[in-house]
This record gives sequence, structure tokens and C-alpha cells, in this order.
Amino acid sequence: MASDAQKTVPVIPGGVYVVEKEIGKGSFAVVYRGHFARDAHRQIAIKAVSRSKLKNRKLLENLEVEIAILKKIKHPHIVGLVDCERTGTDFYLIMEYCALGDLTFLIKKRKELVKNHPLLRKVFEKYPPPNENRNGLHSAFILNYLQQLACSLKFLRSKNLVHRDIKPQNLLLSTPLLDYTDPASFHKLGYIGIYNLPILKIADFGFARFLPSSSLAETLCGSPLYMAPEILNYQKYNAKADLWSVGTVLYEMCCGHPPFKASNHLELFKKIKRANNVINFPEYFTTGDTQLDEDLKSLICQLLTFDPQDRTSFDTFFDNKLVNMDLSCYELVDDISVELENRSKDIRESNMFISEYLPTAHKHDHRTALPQQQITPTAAEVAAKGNVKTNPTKPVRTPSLLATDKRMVRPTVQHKTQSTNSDLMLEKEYVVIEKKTVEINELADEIAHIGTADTATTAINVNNAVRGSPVANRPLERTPKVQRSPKHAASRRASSVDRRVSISSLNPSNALSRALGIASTRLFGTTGGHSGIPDSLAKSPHEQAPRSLLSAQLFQDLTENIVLKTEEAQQGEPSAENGIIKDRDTIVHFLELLAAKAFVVYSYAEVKFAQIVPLQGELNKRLSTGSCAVEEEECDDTIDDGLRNRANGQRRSNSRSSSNLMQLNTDLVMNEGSALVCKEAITLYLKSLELLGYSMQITSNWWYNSNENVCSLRLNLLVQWVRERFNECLEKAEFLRLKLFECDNEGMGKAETVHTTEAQDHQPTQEDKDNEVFVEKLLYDRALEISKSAAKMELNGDNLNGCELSYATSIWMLQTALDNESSASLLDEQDRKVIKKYINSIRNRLQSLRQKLSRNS
Ligand SMILES: Nc1ncnc2c1ncn2[C@@H]1O[C@H](COP(=O)(O)OP(=O)(O)OP(=O)(O)O)[C@@H](O)[C@H]1O
Repeated sequence: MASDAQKTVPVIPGGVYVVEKEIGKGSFAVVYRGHFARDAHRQIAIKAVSRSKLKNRKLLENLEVEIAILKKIKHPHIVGLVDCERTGTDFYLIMEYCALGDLTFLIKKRKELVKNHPLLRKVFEKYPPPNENRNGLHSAFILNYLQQLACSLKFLRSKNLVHRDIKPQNLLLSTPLLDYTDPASFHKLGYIGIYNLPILKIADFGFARFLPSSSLAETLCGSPLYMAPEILNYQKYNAKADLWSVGTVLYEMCCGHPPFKASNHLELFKKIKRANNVINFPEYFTTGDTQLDEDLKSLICQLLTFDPQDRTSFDTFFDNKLVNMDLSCYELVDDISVELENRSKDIRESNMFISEYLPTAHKHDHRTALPQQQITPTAAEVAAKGNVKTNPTKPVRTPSLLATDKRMVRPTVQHKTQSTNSDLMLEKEYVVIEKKTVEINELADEIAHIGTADTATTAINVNNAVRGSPVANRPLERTPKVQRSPKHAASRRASSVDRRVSISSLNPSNALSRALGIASTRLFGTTGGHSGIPDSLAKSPHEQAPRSLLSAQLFQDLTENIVLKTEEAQQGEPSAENGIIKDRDTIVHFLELLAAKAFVVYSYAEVKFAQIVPLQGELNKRLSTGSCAVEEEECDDTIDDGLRNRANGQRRSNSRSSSNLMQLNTDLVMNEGSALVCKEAITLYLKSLELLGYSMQITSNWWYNSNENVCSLRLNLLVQWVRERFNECLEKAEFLRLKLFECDNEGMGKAETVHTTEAQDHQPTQEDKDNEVFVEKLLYDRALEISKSAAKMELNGDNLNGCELSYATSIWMLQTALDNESSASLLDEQDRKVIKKYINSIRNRLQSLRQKLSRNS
């Protein structure tokens, strides 16, 4: 790992500012400490955002919004923007520097800070937590930050601003007692609260925008754990959403963790709803000395009210007794105050950021210094990655994946392990994933929404293209173009400025129903009977049952037809200049190619998944004949009988809602064998995610960079398919990670046990290496296995169409294994030669089979 000193820092043109050192990382930015070139004592924070991370116009807009807002507002409890520099490659926001980091440090790192931070040691001595073993803060801190937060929100309201991303990470703390020494001078400067405590300032206006109090926004943003339920439920929301977030922050300051945790939006929403406005506080707050103040509890409950209409209003909140309480009783007497002042000055002199006071091991745990040694991208990183073009197949090694698993673990597990580091990582990664998912879903929605179809001709072509049994070399027809109506053409680009993220797209089942809606209303018109499509598909998207079998069939057939186009595997990818494809036909070709690869990898992941996860009733039924990659795989001998029995005969529905996952398998028990299968499944899902994420990146580049306002139906279907698979793979990969982590916690799965969160510097042993799972190897072995069994079947004259699909599948698998040509690839030249030879020989078999099939037909 690069040491701090080795890390390069950017140089800001103009010479006015000097960048010193990285101090934090967000989803889209790196934050550095720095100073004015002319005055080394004038410290600043520099938020660097690479333009390459903002290819999506929405992100760029968010940043420009942040700049515009921050420039306009000046408030003692809001982090000030000093300046903004733009270069061809980056944005640099020069901001007020907050040496005590963000509120998460106080909440989650208190113990380490007490040991190592001279100022905070003294502060915590004077304001000890209610429970030494928990992460909650002293009520002086809570009331102080409540008042400071309320004060800044009042200011924002006066400017018609909603922050929309209030969370502890965005509440920064500056060193107290610098440039003032007493309560009077403190208040004169406009500050409120307790003068000798660190000062809270709201930061990160990336999501904020001007929003009149009565208007409703349609933008999904913020961090899920702190998001209001109406946002999680994709409803319109108003400024009161910020009040919910204030409630979550207050709760976290009291209890050390957010009030509700879950693995995804949907689960989180359900939990909040199920709570039925009953907010649970830890037991130690309900009895004895550590009882939580009733007024504070009541305020938290008012803020955490499910229905925004019943939630406390801003006026009532601002009038709340605690918000207006005189806190001078908490102020420290003179001699201690002088001591604190001296320590504050020392902090400024030492020029050390809060994380630098933490022990090295812990520093790297904090998301402000993400571990650099990851070999494998996490699901989030894979998902967030847009530059896969040159290297779409980094070998996916599970052990490192496991090392990062700890950052993705789910709340229940964190609770069990008391891993606050995981908490921090969870929140961070969660947001990254959500952002990428949001982007993908948004693009798919935007494409889904355009224009009206020429329904008469489209219906015929689509039927031809995607239905019926796979026939050798049958070309897929390009469907007629879907023309954007003038109204939509005009509104498309404006809509994304206005509606940065589409709410309706985020629910996977919603995604499918929307895609089906398109399929029904656009392809088949409203008279399904005419096109041979059942009425269920001909209804409007609102009326129809969203998961009709035929619809899943449509997607499945679409994919299988693509998989059968094996000649494309040979031709390789069409050229994309700087990741940008200009014409529509090439983009369709490109997507088909990536979809074929993603599909075979995904299908194999599904096989593994079915071996691990017990399926229930209806869900077991497969809706399609499926690719041969989904054919049952021999169970590993090491998997226990129960699992084997469950795996046998279990067939997954490709369209099964993955949101059922959490409910599905509460009784899932893992042993070493199943842990290995689990790792393999994760590896395959990650690979699939990489390919799907790349597909959407390329589509996004094309869509936003071209002046196209027309989208072919085929492209539209492909995009919907990619989106559907992306959401599914992401959820399943995360689900399996959780399972592995639980297994790890219970001491099962040898490979996992060594990769504890604390073992950041752990050197892999030979055993670790032996347990590594490589995607290339998995695909290679599987491809040979299915092509061999297809050859046997072919010799017996069994299921020739199935054999065709098997050969095609194995060619795509081998091609995918070959994709990564970088030095990071597991394969050397010799391996590549062997794989290419296999591809040629399977291709020859396929050709002769196809001739046989066409003679038979
Ligand atoms: N002005 C600042 N002074 C000191 N530290 C800062 C400052 N701004 C940000 N940081 C640190 O850098 C971290 C990352 O900041 P950033 O605003 O990029 O991301 P974030 O809000 O945590 O994440 P996201 O943008 O994904 O919501 C913060 O959590 C904080 O610890």
C-alpha cells in the first residue's frame, strides 16, 4: 500500500493554493488539506472531483449546484466555500477546513480519540458518554449539535433550500476556541450553542437545491440510512425529509447507531413502516442513571414520524424547548477553558487532521483512508467503474473480496461484531452502490420512457425476433425505430436537469413491470389478441400483472437468441473511441455482445446460487428452458446432504424478485463446502456486474453525448434487460457476502476466518492462495464441462437445440475468460492459445450441428 507520504497530491493551477495531504474520500471526491500559498497558517480543505467521474451529466450538475449554492451562502454553521478552480480534468472546491473531521469520528472513534487526541481527550473527560461501552454522546454534545443543526436549517429554509443529504458524514466539526475565547465573543460571531465544544458545520451540498417550501421534489437522493421513508418509497417529498434525517442523526448521537438499518432501500422502508412510529431505544436508556431525557426522546420520535404530514413541522421544530434551551450550564469554567484553548491552538499548530491522531491500523479502516491493497473491486466498485473498456476482466479473486466484505456487511452482523469500522464502510459503500444503481436505473427509465412505437409493425418484428425456438444462425431482426414524440424530445434533456434521479426506476420489480409495460403498450399496442400476445401483456403497465410468464420468456428468449450469435464472439468488440460509440447500430451490436457474455456468466452464478439458497414453492419453477449454463451442476461433495437435496431439482426463476432474498433463507446454514460455492457465486455475479455496468456506461455515453432522440426497440429491450440483471446480480452478490460474513463470524469457512477487518496487513498464506477463486478458471472449467456433455448428447441425437445452446454458451464463456489481456490476467500466453484452440473446435462442432439442424428442419 502506498504510504501517506508516497501518495501524490494534485497541483492546483494558479499557484494560490497549496495541496498538502489527502484527508477524506467521498463517492465522487477526494478531500485534501491545504493552505494558501502566501500564508501557510491559513488552512483550507480542497475537494477534488475528477471530471471523468462526472461523465454522467447529473453528477456534473450536482457539483455545479453545490458550487453555486455554497458560493451564495455564508453562515457560521455551514462550511464556507472559499473559491472554485476548474481545470480540463478536475474541479477543485476550496473550502473552509474542519480539523476535527465529521461527526462519525466523535460517535464511532471516541475510544481511540480519548487515547490519542489531546483536545478531544479533555473534551470527553468533561463530557463523558452515558455508557462507556457504547458509542452514544453526552447530552451536552447532543443538545449543542441539535441547536447548531437547527440554526443552519433555519437559515437554509429562509433561502428555500433543502439539504437532502443530512447525515453524520456531512456534519463537519471545526476546532473550538480559535479566534474567540469566551461565550460572548463566540455568540457575537453568530455561533450558537456551547462555546467550548467543537463547532458543527453542515457540508456537502451536492444534493441540495432550491426548493420552495410548498413544492414537492421528485429526486431520489441522500444516504439510505438517513433517508426519509417517503423518499425510500419513491414518493414525492418536501423539505420535511430533512427533518427525518435530523431525527436519525439525533438518534445516532444518543445511541451510537442509526435508528433503522437494512441492506437496501426496500428493506429499510419496510422496517421503518413496520415500526409503526415506535422508535426503540437501547435498554440502558430506559432505566437508571443513563436514562435518556424524555424531551429528547419525544423530539426524536416527532422527527422520526413515518408520515411527513404527521411529522413535526419546521416551525414546531424550531420552537422546540430543547432547540431553544439555554446551554450555558454546560459551559466549562475558566481554567479548563484556557486549557482547551491551548490544546486547540496546538491542534492548529500541529496541522494534523483528526484521522492522523488515530492509530495507523484504524486510520486505514476509516473511509477517509480506504484500504489501497484491494486486488478485487467490491460490488460497489465494479458497479461504479466506468472504465472497464480496456480491461473488462480483471481476475476476480475472492479472498480480497472477502477482505472488502467486511465493509459491506449488513447491520445485524455489525451489531453482532460491534464493528464500527464496518459501519463506516457500510454507509460509504452503500451510497456508492446506490448511486450507480440509481444511474443505471435512471438511464434505463429514461430510455424506456421515450416516444411511442409504431405498434403495428413492431409487434410482428418483435415476435419474430424473440420468440420461437432457437434456430441456427437466425439473424435477429432490427426492429423499427421508436420515434420520440416532439413533446418528449423537448423534455428529455430538461427532465434530467430537473429530476436528477428518477424515483420510479429503483424498484427492480418496478423495472420489470415498466419494461413489460413498454413491451405491451409499445410493441403490442392495446390489442394483444391481434398480435398473438395475451391480454395480460396488452394492458397498460398499471393494470397488468407485472410478472407474467410470457414477459420473463420474452427477456429470456431475447438473451438466448443473442447467445446463439456466436459469430460475434469471434469478431470481438466494435471500436469505441474513448468509450464513446457514435452510431445506434453499433451500440446495439456492442450491447448484444456484452449481454451475451454477462448472460452466460450470470447463468452460471445462478447455478451456484441455487446450490446455496433454498428455494420455495412457486419460486422454484423455471420460467424458461434457459441457457445450458443453468443446467444443474453436480453438487460438490463437501456440501452437506441437506444442501445437496435442496440443490437437486432446484431451478431458479430468472425473474425472481431478489428482494425476497432476505426473507427466503433465514435458516440457511453454511459449511466449508457451501462457503466455497458461495465465493464462486459472488465471483461470477461480480464479473457479470462488471460487464453489465460497462454496457450501461457505454450506453450512457452514447445517449448523453449523441444528439439522438430516437431509440430502437431492440436497444430499449436490451437496456431494460441489462438493468434488470444488474439489480438482481447486485442484490444477490450482497446477499451472499452477508452469508459468508455470518459464516466467518461463526468460525466456519477457513479461508474467511483469516480475513478479519483488523487484518488489513495480513499476508496471504499458501492456504489462502489455494482457496482463491478465479473467474477465468471457473468459466474455463465450466465451458469445457458443458461442451463435453453437449458433444455426448449430440452423439446420442438428444436435444439438438439444447446442444446448440450449450456450444454457444461455452464459446461465450471461453471468450469472456479471454477478455482480460492485461498483465493482471490469470492466463498466460500458453493458456490463451489452449483456450483459443478450444473455442475453434467447439465452433466447428457448432457449425456442423447447425448444418444438421437445418437439414432436419
Ligand atoms: N471542509 C472539510 N474539512 C475537513 N474535512 C472534510 C471537509 N470536507 C470533507 N471532509 C472529510 O472528507 C470526507 C469526504 O467528504 P465528501 O464531501 O467528499 O464526501 P461524503 O459527504 O462523505 O460522501 P458523499 O459525497 O459520498 O456523500 C468527509 O466525510 C470528511 O471526513
